[in-house]
Amino acid sequence: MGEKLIVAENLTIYYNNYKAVEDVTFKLDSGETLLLLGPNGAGKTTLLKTIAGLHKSYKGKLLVFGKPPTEVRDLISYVPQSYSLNERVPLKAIEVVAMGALYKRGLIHFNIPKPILKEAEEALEFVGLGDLKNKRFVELSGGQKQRVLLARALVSKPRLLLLDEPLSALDPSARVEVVSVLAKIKREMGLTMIITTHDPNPLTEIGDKIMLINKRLVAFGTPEEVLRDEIITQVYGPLSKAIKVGERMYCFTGDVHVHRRDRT
Ligand SMILES: Nc1ncnc2c1ncn2[C@@H]1O[C@H](COP(=O)(O)OP(=O)(O)OP(=O)(O)O)[C@@H](O)[C@H]1O
Repeated sequence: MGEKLIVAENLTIYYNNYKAVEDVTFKLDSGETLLLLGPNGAGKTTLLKTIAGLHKSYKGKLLVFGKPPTEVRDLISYVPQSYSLNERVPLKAIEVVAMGALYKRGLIHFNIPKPILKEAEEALEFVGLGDLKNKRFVELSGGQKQRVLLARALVSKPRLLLLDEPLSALDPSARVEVVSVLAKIKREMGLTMIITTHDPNPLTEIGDKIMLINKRLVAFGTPEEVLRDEIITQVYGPLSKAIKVGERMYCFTGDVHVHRRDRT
């Protein structure tokens, strides 16, 4: 692993005077996948948006590619929480993907230029949906929609991919489908990723590091270092449990998976 891609030191993030994330320090290497774990309201989305350069009210040090996040937005793709999957967009899958490239280049076209359509087609093929490029986005399954959104995030050729709860709205078979695309992104593109999740279990195969936050940093390290009873019980209570099966860690938190739709 090479350069430090993200450096955060004593990072505190605000909504007006309210501290949503407090005094967080960590570093992430280039090429690593970080699972950002914590209960409802822990500050996961807030931290992700701040790294994406979309939320600017913070104190402390935060460098992404050695610069403040707002200066490197072109290198970052951010996929918001999955309730956006339900938007009634009247677009074909390929148009949804092409929008990712157009948006990043500050272009809004009704006739999408051919080179961009080609890039969008390649991205759709990468996520295994080349055959469905002309299908309407709203008609796709949950797993297919999430894969289209991944293709859209990839089409601008980012060096950092930030995914907010990419599995939360999906049934178990769709989760498997999306995790296998995430594993392919890691394997074939070597992209650095941060993935927020309530439930790390489907993702521990691709997570190099886990950060557990509850407003403050509770733990940061490899899955084996973080998914330990004495750590997770601090956040999820005495009934939570970490278990190792083969080479993989699993974590049972008893956390209620509330999918909140009441905020932006
Ligand atoms: N736009 C906002 N204005 C004010 N407070 C906010 C805003 N967004 C989030 N918060 C507050 O900041 C805290 C952290 O919220 P955040 O959404 O980052 O948590 P989260 O870990 O992503 O939660 P969840 O798992 O429920 O999505 C919460 O107390 C939340 O109420």
